[in-house]
Amino acid sequence: MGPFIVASLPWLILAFICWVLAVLLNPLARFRLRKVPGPTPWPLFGNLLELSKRGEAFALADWKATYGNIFKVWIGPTPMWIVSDPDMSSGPHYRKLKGAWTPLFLPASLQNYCTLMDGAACNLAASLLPHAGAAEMNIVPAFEAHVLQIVVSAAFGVDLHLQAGDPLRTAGSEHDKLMHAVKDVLETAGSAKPWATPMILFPALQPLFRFLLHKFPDAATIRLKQARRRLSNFVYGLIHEERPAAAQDKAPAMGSARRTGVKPGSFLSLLISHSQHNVQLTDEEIFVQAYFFIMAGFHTSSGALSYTMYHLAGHPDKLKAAHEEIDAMGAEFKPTLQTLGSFPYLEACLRESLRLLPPVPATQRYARDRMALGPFNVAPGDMLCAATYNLHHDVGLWEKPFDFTPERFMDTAEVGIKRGSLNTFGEGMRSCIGQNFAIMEIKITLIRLLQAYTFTLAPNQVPLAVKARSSPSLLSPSKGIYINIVSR
Ligand code: HEM
Repeated sequence: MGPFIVASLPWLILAFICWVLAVLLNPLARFRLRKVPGPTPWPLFGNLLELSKRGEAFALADWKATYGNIFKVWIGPTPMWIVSDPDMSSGPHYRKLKGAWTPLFLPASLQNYCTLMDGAACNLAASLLPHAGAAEMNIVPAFEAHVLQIVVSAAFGVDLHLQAGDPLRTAGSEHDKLMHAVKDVLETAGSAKPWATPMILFPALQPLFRFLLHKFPDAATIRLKQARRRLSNFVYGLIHEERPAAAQDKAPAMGSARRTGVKPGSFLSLLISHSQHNVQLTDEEIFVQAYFFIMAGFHTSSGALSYTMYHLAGHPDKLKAAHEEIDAMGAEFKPTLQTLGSFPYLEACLRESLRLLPPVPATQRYARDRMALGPFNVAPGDMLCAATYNLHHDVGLWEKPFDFTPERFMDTAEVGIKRGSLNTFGEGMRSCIGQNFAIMEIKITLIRLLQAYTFTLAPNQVPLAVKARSSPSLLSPSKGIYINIVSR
């Protein structure tokens, strides 16, 4: 702890200086420091732009259509331009990368992933058996291992054997090391760092920060660099192996046998074949996309799964309704892409849970042009933040916003969802490309778990303790989620 404080001290001082400068020099930053009225359980984003206020929520869609196109994700000491680019949604670079992502979320690919997800969900259900009837269990680590298993398999086509009880899980193996690298990247890149806030608030100083970080890396940055090196060696190895094979296949069939280590149908294999046959992507672009796939798909989906379980376990009547919907399909039911639509109530529980605890509690954009936004004058380059959490709890938009009421997401709901009142997956051109993947993954997992068990929430967890992780911003359970599991 001591060395950590000493190592962090220069950054804290620099952060403070930047904060003061940002407040003094930037009119929008001054606003950012104002407390947003409303229920905001974390300090940073609650103090950002209050776009969630009633009225402005409706302006959100138009505002995004006009100005919303930069989504700069900054990870570690080097900036990473992911599916984004300075030339934004209309730019050729963005279109090129988005074109490479799109095949992954077409029905043929989703069908392929459905099998992968169902296998993982069955393993997860089996791994919970020793906990059934035993003491309460923190489900967050188990759900994280489960989702990581799925995203890594989907991204690279490699089974890392992450789930508890997997007989092929071997400590010290290459896969084990890779798994630790992925976890290190996720933990260190996603955890709050003293320099992250001033970097976000004061983008003009980013080159200075990067230079300082490069010269005087802190412990987290060193760990992140090592993990990224291991991960990049692994991924570049796969790319080099796969490229010649992909060049020979005109159109590699989903599920067809391939000579190399990259499984057909994995995101990596789709990217490589897209790169061979459509638009040329460099090895680095392919690596960054695969890396981002894991970054974007891990904490978001594991959070969404954990929160839905939290809400179901805390509301026995809703859990009963979800159980009934699943039981109606028969004891031997096996989820498929085609049958997933038969669970409207379960999906409503998921969507309501995402409203109450959005894993991405805010989305950001940099303004391209000067504009007046409500009472604020926004200058080009200012970062604007749509405070999703506040939006989702606005009493003017939602009836009893703190209640878990999945029924409001059923088709039969009398009061429809007002336009602009949900920002779970973002809106417009830059909205979440992986949302169908995530919804499918969570529904399949819940179906398998609810087929086998019933759940109750352990005491003293309402409201749930959550924390915001920075860069990228995420809402995570800060003390776990404890559940009692009983076999059905
Ligand atoms: C419940 C799970 C998820 C949630 C809540 C979520 C939420 C979001 C949000 C809020 C954004 C930003 C939208 C905006 O700025 O307007 C986003 C972007 C993105 N997400 Fe997700 N996401 C989830 C799962 C996934 C998964 C599983 C993947 C990939 C496998 C993924 C890939 C992406 C990508 C690539 C972007 C950037 C899109 C672009 O810039 O065009 N997400 N997501």
